[in-house]
Amino acid sequence: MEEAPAGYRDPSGRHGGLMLPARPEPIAFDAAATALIVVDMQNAYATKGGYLDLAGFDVSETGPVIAQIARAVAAARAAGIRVVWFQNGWDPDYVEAGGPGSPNWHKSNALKTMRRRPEMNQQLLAKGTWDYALVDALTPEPGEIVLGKTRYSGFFNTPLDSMLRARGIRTLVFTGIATNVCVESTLRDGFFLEYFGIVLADATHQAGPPSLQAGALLNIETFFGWVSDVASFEAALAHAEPRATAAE
Ligand SMILES: NC(=O)N/C=C\C(=O)O
Repeated sequence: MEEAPAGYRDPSGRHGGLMLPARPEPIAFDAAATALIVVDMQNAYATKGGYLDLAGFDVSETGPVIAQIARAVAAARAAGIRVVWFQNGWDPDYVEAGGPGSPNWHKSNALKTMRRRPEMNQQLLAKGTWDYALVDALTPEPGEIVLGKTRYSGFFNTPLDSMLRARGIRTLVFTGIATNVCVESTLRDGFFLEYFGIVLADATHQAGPPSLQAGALLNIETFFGWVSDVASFEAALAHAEPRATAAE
């Protein structure tokens, strides 16, 4: 990763003076115009017995990712950076998932798993279930934005864009699961909407083999955004002006 200038200060001051070491190059950001996005840290994606595990994906390495996200959330809150939480899923009857006329019905591994194992019906990614709930270790604070979504991108059919614009947000720092699916989809849609997208790599995890993590991160740093890590984010924020919490 290319080093940021000493002290992580943006000499131009144009971006609130903060610099984050990142690939392919350091990126300047303004804490007041930045949101930390926590993507789908639900039991479905991060806990044994959840959807990804039951569908055959390896979730054995998600524990450290949860811990890294907790660090990133704590650093963001301390700097007054808004935290936005996503939960992926549908109503218990899966009307929002779409029927056979929707590609989602054909490609969702949760829906496919339930068709294969009907005893799991209404358990995977259904609102109100343990599977849909955020993991115990990560809890939104009152006033933080918590959004449901029914497709991979957090911008699709959600109020995310208008909520960010109303708060002057221009930079999105991403954590969560899965890097190659909902994180990348949301970051890409943000790119098209003129948001600067940064992934904290060690606060994300892929769905599928490790090559998908590497591929998603390489794709992002090459075409859509920047890739950094939690320690660099914390260090950059250590230079932020103290601000009141930004939970509105
Ligand atoms: N949160 C995600 O990245 N989800 C990935 C797969 C799925 O929801 O089926």
